[in-house]
Amino acid sequence: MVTQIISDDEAMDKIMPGNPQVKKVEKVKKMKSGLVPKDDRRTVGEATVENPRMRCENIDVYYNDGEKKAINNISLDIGCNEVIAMIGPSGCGKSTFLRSLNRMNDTIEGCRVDGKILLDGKNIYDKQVDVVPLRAQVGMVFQKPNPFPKSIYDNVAYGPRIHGLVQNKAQSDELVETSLKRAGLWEEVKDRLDQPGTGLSGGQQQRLCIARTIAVGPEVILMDEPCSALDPIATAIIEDLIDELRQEYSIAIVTHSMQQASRVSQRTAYFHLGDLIEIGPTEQIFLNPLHQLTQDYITGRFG
Ligand SMILES: Nc1ncnc2c1ncn2[C@@H]1O[C@H](COP(=O)(O)OP(=O)(O)OP(=O)(O)O)[C@@H](O)[C@H]1O
Repeated sequence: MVTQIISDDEAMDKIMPGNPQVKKVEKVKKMKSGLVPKDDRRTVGEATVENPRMRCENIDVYYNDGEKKAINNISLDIGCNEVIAMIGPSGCGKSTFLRSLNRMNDTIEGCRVDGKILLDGKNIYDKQVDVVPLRAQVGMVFQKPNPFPKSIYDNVAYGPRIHGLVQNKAQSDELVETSLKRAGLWEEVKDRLDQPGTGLSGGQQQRLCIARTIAVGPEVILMDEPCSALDPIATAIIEDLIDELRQEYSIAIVTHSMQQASRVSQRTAYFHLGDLIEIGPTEQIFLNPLHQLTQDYITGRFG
């Protein structure tokens, strides 16, 4: 718990270390705790990074043809080779925001996304953007492993084939092997590639889904509570894998587990009722949050 009393200037300096992208907290009300008060819903912390892979600018998301606003003016960057965790109480908009990063919200009738999301500098919401290659570039792994009702081999080979990434069987074989190796599954399945993917254990199925995502050459991998259906051993294997995958990809993960966020991520974003309340280095968010709402959540007083 932060207990020192600090001046407005000191608080500003701590909260907004010279970042023009994030709206400034002009006047931080002095509190005994030194934390930003609950009713101040402007983002605190460093939302931008130097070389972003993705940059989200002023994102609003609406459901039911505009009747319900689920995301309120969120700006944040996803860096190269980082894992960013998105945490917050149920219904705060984590999955909605995650889905806006590869236009999965387009598939929900009555859902609208306003604002800009730049992938390597290009707005993914531009009219001419084809969502099929976009969703290969920004792949997604879901809560429940969802392999296709096909063989292990075909689960991985299908995407590269339809995206024209392989020209013949030898290339396909090689890509299947590399992708399964990167997903840490090769040794367990190399002798039964022709068997159904649905016959694997839950943890293996999730790694198969990760291999399938990797096979089409993504830059960013979105993970929506990827371990919530898994036991602790399978969870630990996936968490180690996430750490390895960071060497090559940017990863955004929604998780309900604060332990998981602290184990796998370098930066953490705390959402609350559609607002991005605080973002910063994971250790700082968990050990020394700047906002009262973040503090309440991580100490179990909320959510
Ligand atoms: N398809 C939809 N149609 C209408 N409202 C929706 C839809 N999906 C989500 N919402 C609403 O948008 C808000 C944010 O939901 P979302 O699922 O993104 O939150 P979340 O933080 O991921 O929640 P959880 O942790 O429970 O998965 C909630 O109020 C939810 O009821």
